[in-house]
Amino acid sequence: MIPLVIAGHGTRDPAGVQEFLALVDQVRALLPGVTVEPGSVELTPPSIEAALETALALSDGRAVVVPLMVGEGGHVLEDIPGAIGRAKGTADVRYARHLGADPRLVAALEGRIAAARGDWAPERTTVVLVGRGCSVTGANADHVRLSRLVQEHGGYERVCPAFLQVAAPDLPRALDEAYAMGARRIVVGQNFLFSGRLRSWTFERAEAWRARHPDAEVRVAEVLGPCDELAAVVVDRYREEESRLHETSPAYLAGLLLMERDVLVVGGGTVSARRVPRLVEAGARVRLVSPEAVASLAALAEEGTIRWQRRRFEDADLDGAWYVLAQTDDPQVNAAVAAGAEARHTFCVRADDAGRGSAWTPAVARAEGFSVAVLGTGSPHRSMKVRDALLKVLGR
Ligand SMILES: C[C@@]1(CC(=O)O)C2=NC(=C\c3[nH]c(c(CCC(=O)O)c3CC(=O)O)Cc3[nH]c(c(CC(=O)O)c3CCC(=O)O)/C=C3\N/C(=C\2)[C@@H](CCC(=O)O)[C@]3(C)CC(=O)O)/[C@H]1CCC(=O)O
Ligand SMILES: NC(=O)c1ccc[n+]([C@@H]2O[C@H](COP(=O)([O-])OP(=O)(O)OC[C@H]3O[C@@H](n4cnc5c(N)ncnc54)[C@H](O)[C@@H]3O)[C@@H](O)[C@H]2O)c1
Repeated sequence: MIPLVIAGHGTRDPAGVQEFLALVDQVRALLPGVTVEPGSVELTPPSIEAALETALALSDGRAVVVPLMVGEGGHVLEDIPGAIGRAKGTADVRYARHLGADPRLVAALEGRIAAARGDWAPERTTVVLVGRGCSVTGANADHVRLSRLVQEHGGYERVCPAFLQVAAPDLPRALDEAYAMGARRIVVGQNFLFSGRLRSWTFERAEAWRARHPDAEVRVAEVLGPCDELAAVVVDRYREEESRLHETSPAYLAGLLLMERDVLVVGGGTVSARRVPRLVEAGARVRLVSPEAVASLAALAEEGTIRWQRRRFEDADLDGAWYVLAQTDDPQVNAAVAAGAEARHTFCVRADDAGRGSAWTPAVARAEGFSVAVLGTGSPHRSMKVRDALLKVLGR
């Protein structure tokens, strides 16, 4: 399984750190078997570099990094890619899209605003939605767009964007403008993920403005916080990149005529037990290299149908083979087999890691003198189903 690094911002606020870690745990629960490591741009250890190094040490040199960032600012465009560049070495690290205005997040954010609004009718409520503000104009423009999405989602009279830093209008000015337009019931929404300085500033500045405007009512909404919607979007961002790591061009289908040709099978486990009989059927001279073998393979060796070299794989085993199957339970051994085959221009299946071999095994059946072979995109169960459906059509 390809590990995931969730790249957050980091904060001095212990509550914010706890919320981030709670979100990480929610993502872990949705991705059983996947290593999920938290890392931060600043303030909270571990750094993104350290998190990525941990993740890569546990994988075969691949990882996905998801930036836990609402907007596409400097952290997304520069800091996180910089950290990845420093940590990745020769590893294959995919960098996912930032969170953006995913509809689930818009709905969750609007939910926080609705909770603060309480009994006020949305069509008579003005929202001032605070974002961080950024030197990247596009990120500020995205915040303006988000404000419009929240307005239409919640049916608010108006949602005015505001910024805490760098960009205008700032929060007091946006509140002044809303007030000047007649707003007297105002919810301040926060487009922030977790507790931290930005949240504290928002509460302080909203409170200070309220004190100066006793004839207006102001309610402040909570930040998004760890929630199912956020966890689900992180998982989607991971899955998009993880599936790309598996992506290859469609296979070129050929029928191998293996009669009297040497085929090397490394590893004598259940996968080999399934595939070796097919190779034998095709007339191949099968050579099995494996310290141990399951009973069906041992029996084939015993009766002289295949040759079994009862030991660990060595590079020289590849000499003379037309086709190779790397099917041990040790990824390092399979990698060595695939590398040796690649060097000899010999096609090689890698049973544990489809994308790193040079051939795939289709789901097959023989029917009335022809063969049916179905090859998908690395989802063997789907291929098996299609094969079985085809056999039905063929009346078998
Ligand atoms: C069709 C079939 C042909 C055959 O084997 O003869 C076949 N796999 C079958 C069964 C099967 N495969 C797996 C399970 C157990 C797990 C489960 O239950 O989900 C079972 C079921 C079982 O074992 O019962 C897991 C698995 N498979 C691959 C990976 C590695 C990866 O994806 O990276 C992993 C994860 C390993 C791990 O986690 O470590 C990879 C490949 N398997 C392929 C073919 C190639 C794609 C063909 C396509 O997509 O069309 C490809 C890409 C390359 C290759 O190996 O050639 C055969 C049906 C035979 C029949 O007819 O009965
Ligand atoms: N592609 C598929 O269809 C598919 C299906 C299930 C599992 N898998 C993957 O394929 C791998 C093999 O699965 P399995 O169920 O056959 O495993 P298994 O545990 O049944 O068998 C592994 C075999 O490899 C042998 N082996 C170990 N080290 C070796 C070495 N250095 N040299 C030679 N042989 C060695 C063992 O003796 C054993 O016979 C698994 O790791 C799994 O990830 C793939």
